[in-house]
Amino acid sequence: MKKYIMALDQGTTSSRCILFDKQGNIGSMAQKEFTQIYPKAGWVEHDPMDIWSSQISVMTEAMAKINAKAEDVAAIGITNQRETTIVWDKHTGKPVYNAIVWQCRRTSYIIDQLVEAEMDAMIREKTGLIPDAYFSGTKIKWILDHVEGARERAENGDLLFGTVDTWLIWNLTEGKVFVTDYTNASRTMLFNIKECKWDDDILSLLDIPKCMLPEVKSSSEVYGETNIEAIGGKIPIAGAAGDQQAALFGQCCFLEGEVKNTYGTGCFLLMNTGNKAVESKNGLITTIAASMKGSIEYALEGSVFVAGAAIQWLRDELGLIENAAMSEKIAMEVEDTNGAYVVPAFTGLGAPYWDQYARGAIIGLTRGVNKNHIVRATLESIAYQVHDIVRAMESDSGIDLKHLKVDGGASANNFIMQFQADILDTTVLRPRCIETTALGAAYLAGLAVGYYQSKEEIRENWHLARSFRSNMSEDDRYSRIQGWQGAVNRIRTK
Ligand SMILES: Nc1ncnc2c1ncn2[C@@H]1O[C@H](COP(=O)(O)OP(=O)(O)O)[C@@H](O)[C@H]1O
Ligand SMILES: O=P(O)(O)OC[C@H](O)CO
Repeated sequence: MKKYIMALDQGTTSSRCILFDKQGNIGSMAQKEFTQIYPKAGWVEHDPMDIWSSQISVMTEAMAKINAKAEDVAAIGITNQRETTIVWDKHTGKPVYNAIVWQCRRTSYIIDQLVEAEMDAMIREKTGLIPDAYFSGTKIKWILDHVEGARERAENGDLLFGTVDTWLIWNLTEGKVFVTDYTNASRTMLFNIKECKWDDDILSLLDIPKCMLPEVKSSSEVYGETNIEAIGGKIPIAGAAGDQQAALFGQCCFLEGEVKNTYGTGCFLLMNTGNKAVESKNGLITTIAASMKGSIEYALEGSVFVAGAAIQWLRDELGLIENAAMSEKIAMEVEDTNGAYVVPAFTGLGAPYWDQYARGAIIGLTRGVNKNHIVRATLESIAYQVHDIVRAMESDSGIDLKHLKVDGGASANNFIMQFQADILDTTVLRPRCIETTALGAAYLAGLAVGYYQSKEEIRENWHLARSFRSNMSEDDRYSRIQGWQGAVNRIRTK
């Protein structure tokens, strides 16, 4: 038995590599932040070469830390920020434009045109998504429309499109393997989630040549093997899933009705709905969950665009904190927010509002509001946004959520977790390993190569570290939520 499974977790703000042992313990980890590019208000880009080089460097660093060799690693699982769109030349491997990041709003006008042409219902029906600039489809169209010669080269078969999983696999195999998995495909707004194929009608509506799209595979199978010198040998690449679906798997939410919420750059609540593609009546989206070969599973998802990113805003733009962890102590120095609410709709509002043009606000300011209140209101805003999607999820599923399994960078914040439990009147369960996204990718790869035999075996690895129980009166909860909803209504444009 090999010692480790490797997870490559390519997130919005950093690239990570974790080597897990069979029990899901972290044997070694390396992480590297990379540059966020904001060319204009509401636009967000990454340099695809930065994504690739940071991922390779953490891979070699994590191995070197424990002196692991390629032969110690049973397989690699890949997980990634979803929707982020990369188009590159298949002959040179050079991107034709920066990666357009999921948060980027530049294609809102294309969505408006689709809605005006009354195409939104058809897109929703086929893809499970509420048409929005968030998804990859309009981002690809934008690149083909704006980069000189790109459309012609794409039509000639010279350009390839990939989400970050595809880009990494293509580079790890030196251009030999061009694939994505069902979870990532389901975030493009080009994939028919019921028929499980690229949808010709939507491709022609957006004028995207099919020849630039990758082959779609399950989330747990061997796609190929690494072909790069840096890691000193070949390792099978045996799993891939978008980060939120990977986290659902890593939290062992294998059964219908099981739910997790991840607090990263954004917040993403997913409920496993088994083999049923449930359509939401409350502003959630239907997506494909990490699925084994031959069986497609689905999930309902509530996507909040700005969560941990608001804490980075407190640090980088307002200078109110030196680091994210400090926000916990500062928030607890005051008893409440003194009536202030922060609505961090920096890139519009996601679920359940889907308002592309809404922008953030601080509401309820009086002379006594100080910086601690603003920090606290920013942390509370994360829990309020999650509250809104939990209520939508409960209403869609008919399930009353008594527990919420959490993970992701900002789930380390005890203030947010306690406030979350209070505002939801639900018990929040934080596992020992909050690197659940990476763990999910490791499990998917491990199942494909026989490192793990079954999901039941994997479930044994889930351990509770701390639970947070509600400690707020019903009246208090009610009035705070009313205040939040008033603040959200002030910034909505529709
Ligand atoms: N102790 C903390 N309190 C609050 N937020 C935190 C804390 N630690 C990290 N974060 C936030 O978590 C986010 C990073 O989490 P991570 O799961 O790595 O996200 P991603 O995969 O989106 O890059 C950052 O936005 C950061 O501000
Ligand atoms: O990088 P994260 O963890 O914020 O996740 C981003 C999501 O996949 C976007 O849909």
